[in-house]
Amino acid sequence: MTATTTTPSSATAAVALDGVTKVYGRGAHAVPALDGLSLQVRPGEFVCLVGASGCGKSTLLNLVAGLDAPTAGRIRVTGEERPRTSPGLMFQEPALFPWLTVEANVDLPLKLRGLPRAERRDRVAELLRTVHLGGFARHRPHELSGGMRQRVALARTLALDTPVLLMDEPFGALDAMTRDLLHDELERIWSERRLTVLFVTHNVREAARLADRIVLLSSRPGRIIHIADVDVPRPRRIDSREVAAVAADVTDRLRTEVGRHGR
Ligand SMILES: Nc1ncnc2c1ncn2[C@@H]1O[C@H](COP(=O)(O)OP(=O)(O)OP(=O)(O)O)[C@@H](O)[C@H]1O
Repeated sequence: MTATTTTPSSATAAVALDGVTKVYGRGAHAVPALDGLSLQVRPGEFVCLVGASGCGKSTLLNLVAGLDAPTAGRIRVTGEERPRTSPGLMFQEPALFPWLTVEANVDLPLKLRGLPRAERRDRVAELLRTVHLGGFARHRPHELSGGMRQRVALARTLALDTPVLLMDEPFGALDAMTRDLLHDELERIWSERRLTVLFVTHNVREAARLADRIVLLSSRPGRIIHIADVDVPRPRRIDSREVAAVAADVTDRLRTEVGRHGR
């Protein structure tokens, strides 16, 4: 069900990493987080990153988002080192402004982009419909469930109109049923909008449910030790035999890696 994969050239890649290394601090206090990562993510591809705790997954997303710079190597997003539209970034915490309504939270990036009010109103309504929250525009975040708050965060990220979405354990705090529903939603939105997604997760089943490719990182400093093509037709179910088989293969490799390093 999984296979070693071929990669596109960095010129056509949506995200291209070329020998990316990250070391935090200096001298005796230096913490090497990533070591010479090279990876090309195709436009419209869904790639999941898995690896032991502390292997540098969040570091990698932060570098691709442009929040931090690599110590060595090159990162290009849609062919540019400084993309005009930064990738959208989503975390486990939805990070909504609690005093703003749902619609005002989603409107924020549009306002910052200087879009006229009438256009913004239409865009916000369309984005809320996309995440199935059309009836909740005037609610405040505390009136929503965890899953609904993550939908708002997703709508706000989509408002950036970026082709690249970076997601750092976005569903990690949700119960299994809510997560299941959000997998379906995210897959639909990803395919309708032809997004490129880089998705970090500890949950190997989730990776097998969502990914075109699963990239397995070594223990710190993170290096790519395996890339698995997930050759399971969509739509997928997280509890299907095919998804379970992919997850079992990746888990075995992860277990071997963690066993080798004791972390
Ligand atoms: N700003 C920083 N300064 C120093 N060390 C850091 C910094 N940020 C991260 N690290 C270290 O770099 C390593 C990689 O961290 P990172 O958060 O990227 O890993 P991760 O794979 O996302 O971890 P987890 O799976 O636990 O979320 C860790 O050892 C972490 O302690």
